[in-house]
Amino acid sequence: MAVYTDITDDELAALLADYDLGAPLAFKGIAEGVSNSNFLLETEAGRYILTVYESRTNPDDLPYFLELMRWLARHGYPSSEPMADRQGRLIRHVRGKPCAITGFLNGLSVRRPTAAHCREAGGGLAALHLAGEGFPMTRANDLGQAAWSSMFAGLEAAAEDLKPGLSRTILSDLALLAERWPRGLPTGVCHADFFPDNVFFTGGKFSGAIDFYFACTEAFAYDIAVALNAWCFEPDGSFNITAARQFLAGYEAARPLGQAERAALPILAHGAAMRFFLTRLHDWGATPAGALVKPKDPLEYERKLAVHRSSPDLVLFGDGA
Ligand SMILES: Nc1ncnc2c1ncn2[C@@H]1O[C@H](COP(=O)(O)OP(=O)(O)O)[C@@H](O)[C@H]1O
Ligand SMILES: N[C@@H](CCOP(=O)(O)O)C(=O)O
Repeated sequence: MAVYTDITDDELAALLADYDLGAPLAFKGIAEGVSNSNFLLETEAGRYILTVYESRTNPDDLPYFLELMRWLARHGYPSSEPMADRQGRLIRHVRGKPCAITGFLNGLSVRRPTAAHCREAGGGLAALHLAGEGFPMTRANDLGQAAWSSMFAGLEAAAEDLKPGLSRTILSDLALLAERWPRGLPTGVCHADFFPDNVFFTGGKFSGAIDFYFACTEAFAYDIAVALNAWCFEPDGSFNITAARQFLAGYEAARPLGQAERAALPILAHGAAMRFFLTRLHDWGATPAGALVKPKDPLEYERKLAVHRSSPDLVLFGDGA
């Protein structure tokens, strides 16, 4: 989250007039996140998050995201439920942009996850994959492997600015990923952005997940690979095998991996690092002036790419086990 769009008191009052949430008591922009504008909204009925969807989110995808959040919340998964207005609409508009009000989820994210947090988060991701079973809508992963070459087209100069020679390395990675990308793995509802800032804990226990705005129908093992990259690297760039073991143990306690899923983790982790490198590289030069947002560092993911390139078995604890 971030704040790209300001909302006046009158605009908020006009929006809330269509809901049964009472009058606003407090309203504040939230600086975390990078994709959409988020506001903490307190009304006479309780605490909510108002999200204004910005350019990264395709309005055509909103029914999938919001119906998924509703499904998960109603199938026992700790996530926030979208609020319908009096006419049953989940999606409204403010300042010409789509928006939605969702329930506030208690809990805190952790900046420096421990191995114990990783185990809990692994369990939380498996629970999501299980809770998504039966969700009737589908959404292709528009940031998946098939999209990466076109995402990089036009960003070669930006890559060279970051690090001379990087453009050639990325092109060679893209070719390798295209050749080796696994097919036919079990798929279902994936979060696709299960980073520590999107996962909440209460008393050290997993207590919920937010930010389903990249959710899609994908290989479950790809979702795990995204998370291993996000949770198990140390600030010095090294991969924490203990944290990864714990993440997978927490995951497998609820949903054991098949042999093909496990064997695919190294290439999936390499690809998952590519996906976040590419979106970060794009955003690095494209953040609007004056927005309350801190773009994420593409070099962090360039370093993760380098780790997977040079030690492909690392996410299997370096021994192919
Ligand atoms: N349902 C929620 N309950 C509590 N806090 C939330 C909720 N949704 C978002 N937030 C807060 O807003 C911040 C940004 O939300 P997020 O969905 O990650 O935005 P973005 O889509 O821009 O990444 C989170 O870090 C959290 O502090
Ligand atoms: N997790 C992504 C950026 C999107 O972050 P969000 O949680 O703010 O939507 C990254 O680290 O590149």
